[in-house]
Amino acid sequence: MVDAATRLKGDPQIELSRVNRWFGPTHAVADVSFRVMAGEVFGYIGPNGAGKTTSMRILATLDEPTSGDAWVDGFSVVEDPDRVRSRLGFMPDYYGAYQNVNVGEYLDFFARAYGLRGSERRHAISFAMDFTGLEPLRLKPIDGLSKGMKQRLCLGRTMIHDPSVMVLDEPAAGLDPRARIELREMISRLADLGKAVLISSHILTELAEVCDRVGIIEQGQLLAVGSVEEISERVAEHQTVRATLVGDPGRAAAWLAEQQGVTVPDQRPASLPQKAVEFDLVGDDTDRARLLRAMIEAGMEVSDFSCRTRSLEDVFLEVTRGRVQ
Ligand SMILES: Nc1ncnc2c1ncn2[C@@H]1O[C@H](COP(=O)(O)OP(=O)(O)OP(=O)(O)O)[C@@H](O)[C@H]1O
Repeated sequence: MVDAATRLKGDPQIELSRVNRWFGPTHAVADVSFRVMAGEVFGYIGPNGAGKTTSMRILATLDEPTSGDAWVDGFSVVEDPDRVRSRLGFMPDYYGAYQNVNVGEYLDFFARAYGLRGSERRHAISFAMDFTGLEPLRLKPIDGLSKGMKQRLCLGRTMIHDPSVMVLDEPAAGLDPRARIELREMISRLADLGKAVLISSHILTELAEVCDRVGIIEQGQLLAVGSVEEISERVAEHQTVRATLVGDPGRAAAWLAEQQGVTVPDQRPASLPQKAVEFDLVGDDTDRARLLRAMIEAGMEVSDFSCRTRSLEDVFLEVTRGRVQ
């Protein structure tokens, strides 16, 4: 297995450009753009209701964007959905119940549905079984499989037509730790085969090791894209601080602008109360406490001093701790 960082990346296989999807008043996907390259694993991370499934359904041609477009292997989901379907494998976050069907029959059904015939079909089925380690269970009825084995079967079904793009919605949900590790290994091997893999989760740590890059999404908006390290650094180092003053906030803004690690934006946010000043601070909680003390010592009357809630930090912390279930 090739390490995520050293995998060779190819052309963009998935591209979303300014995709919007409204459901009545709900802006489920808000102007989302990103690309996933061949051989890359991209983690789509956000809390429940963030818009992950909706974006994935659009990619899988199960839904259409209200505006914007997305391309799979260069084909538009709006203009060319048939070509997209033949190049994409979508694993939803649920799978139907099938009774009296065994593992081999299940894969055979999907291979036939994709129009695979004769030796091509046999080869596709045996490749999917080898890849997922299901060969020994070929004759086992699928309703008797464990959750982990069912998930493998779903993955096998999703790759049966050898798509260049795999879109997996919450594949790790409900798996035990061992099954999660095995899933991560399989995802990594899919990328080694040159496939572009988009996987969603509301828990970053579930996917961090296997993803080359992640996109953090909340309320339909993509808040950040980058490696987990890049995003962690952004979150850890920067704080947006709001200070409210009894006296003139202009004087405080001028004083703050002189301090190390502080950036006061040129434009005051329109929503900022008149007595407040808001600024970016590079540093941790100790640096913030030190700055407050210095302000008071410099004669400013600070009536409130707080770190403003920032969506990226919030979402990042939530998904990092796996708190949102
Ligand atoms: N068919 C629909 N009709 C109306 N609203 C919808 C529909 N599908 C999704 N939504 C809304 O769009 C928003 C995004 O939902 P979506 O399922 O894409 O989020 P998600 O990130 O996949 O969350 P989850 O992890 O819970 O699946 C939510 O507010 C949801 O209620």
